[in-house]
Amino acid sequence: MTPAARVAAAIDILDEVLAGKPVEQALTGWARHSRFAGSKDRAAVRDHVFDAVRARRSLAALGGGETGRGLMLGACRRDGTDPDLLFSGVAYGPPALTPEERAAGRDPEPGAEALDIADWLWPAFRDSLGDSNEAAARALQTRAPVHLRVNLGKGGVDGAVAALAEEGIETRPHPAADTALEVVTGARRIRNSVAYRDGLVELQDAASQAVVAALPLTDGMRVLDYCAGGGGKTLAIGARAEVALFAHDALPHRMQDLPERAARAGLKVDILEPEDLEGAAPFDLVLCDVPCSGSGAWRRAPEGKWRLTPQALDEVIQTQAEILDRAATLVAPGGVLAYATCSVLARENGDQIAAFLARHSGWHNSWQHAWSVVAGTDGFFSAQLTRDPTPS
Ligand SMILES: C[S@@+](CC[C@H](N)C(=O)[O-])C[C@H]1O[C@@H](n2cnc3c(N)ncnc32)[C@H](O)[C@@H]1O
Repeated sequence: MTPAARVAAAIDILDEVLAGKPVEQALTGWARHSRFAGSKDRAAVRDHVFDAVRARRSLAALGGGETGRGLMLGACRRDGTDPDLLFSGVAYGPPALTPEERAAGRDPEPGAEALDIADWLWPAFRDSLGDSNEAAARALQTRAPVHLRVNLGKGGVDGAVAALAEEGIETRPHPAADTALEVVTGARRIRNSVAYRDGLVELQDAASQAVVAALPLTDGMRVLDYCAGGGGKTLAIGARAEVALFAHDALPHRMQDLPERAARAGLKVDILEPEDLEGAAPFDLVLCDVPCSGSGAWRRAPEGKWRLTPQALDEVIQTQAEILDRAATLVAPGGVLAYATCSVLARENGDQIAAFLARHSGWHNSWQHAWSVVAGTDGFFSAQLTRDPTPS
C-alpha cells in the first residue's frame, strides 16, 4: 500500500470509530477485508488510527472537522506534512481536498482542547496533576513505550536481554522496577519470540511491575489478587516470593487464560469464585487493582479518554469504595490491603484512601506512591493499608 492508501484506510476506520465502533473491532474488520495489506501496512494503518484517537480533539480543530478526513488532515497539519501529497486523489489514496477543507481548520484552543482532555474533566485533571498537568496531558497524546517484565523465576535480567537480542529485540532496563525492560526495537517480534513463549518475559508496564515490587511479600504468605483480570499482577506476585497465591475477579471469564499463563510461568494459582472467598480467608495480603478511569493508561487505550463521562467516573469511584470495603474483611489482623489504580485523578487515588480511613478504624496508610506518565510509565497510584494486629 502507498502512504496515501494507508491514510485512506485510516480515514474509513476512523469514521467507523467516530460512529461508535470499538477501535480494535474496526481495525480487525478492515484487516479481514483487506487481504492485500501486508504486516507493515497493517501496522502503519493501526498507528495512524491510534494516533488520531489519542489526539482526537486537537486534530479535529486543526483539520476542520471531527471526521476521519478531518482527523487525518489535522495530523498532516500538526506534523508539517503537505496534505496534497496524501490527499492526492490518485489511485487508492483519499480524494483531493475540497476548497472548503482547505479553508477550514484552526489552531486548537490552549488548555483542554490543545491537550486532548474533555472539558468536563479538565479542572479535575489539572488539579490532580498540579505542575505536571500539561506535561502529563502531552505524554498521553503520544504512543506508549513497550515494557517487559522479566520472570525472575525463569532467569535473570541480563539473560533475558541477551535472549531477546538474539531474536532481534533490543531492550534496556527501566528504572521503575528491577524486573522491567523497555523495548527499544523489535516490539512487534515479541509475541513470537522464544523468550516470550517460554515465559521468560511477559508484556507488562513498568509501573504495574513497580506496584507489585513494592508489596511487602515474604515466602509462606497467603496472598489474594482480588481484581485479578488477566492475571498480570498475580503472576508478578508469584515471581517475587513463594506464596500461596489466589486470584479472584467479579468477571471470572477475564481470568480464563490465567491457569495457562501461570503454568507457562511455572506457578500455581488457586482461582476463587466469589462464594469461595469467605472460606479461603483470611489472607496476609489482598491486592485490589481496581477498575478505574484508566486515565493513566490513555496512551494504550485512548478510546477511554473520550468514553469517560462524569456519571461513569462517579460510578467507578463508588465501585472502588465497595471493593475496598469488601476486600478489607478478608485481610488477617496485621495484614495488608494494597490498592492500585492506573488513574491520575485524585478522586480515585489519595481521596479514595482518605475516605476508606474515615470509614474504617483499625487501619493505617503504611505506604503510598504515584508513578507519573511523564516518567515514561503508565500513570499509576498505589497505597498499602495495614490492619491493626488486633481488629478494633
Ligand atoms: C484494572 S483491572 C485488573 C487488571 C489486572 N490486575 C492485571 O494486572 O492484569 C480491574 C478488574 O477488576 C474487576 N472488577 C470489577 N469490579 C469488581 C468487583 N466488584 N470485585 C472484584 N473485581 C472487580 C474487573 O473485572 C477487572 O478485571
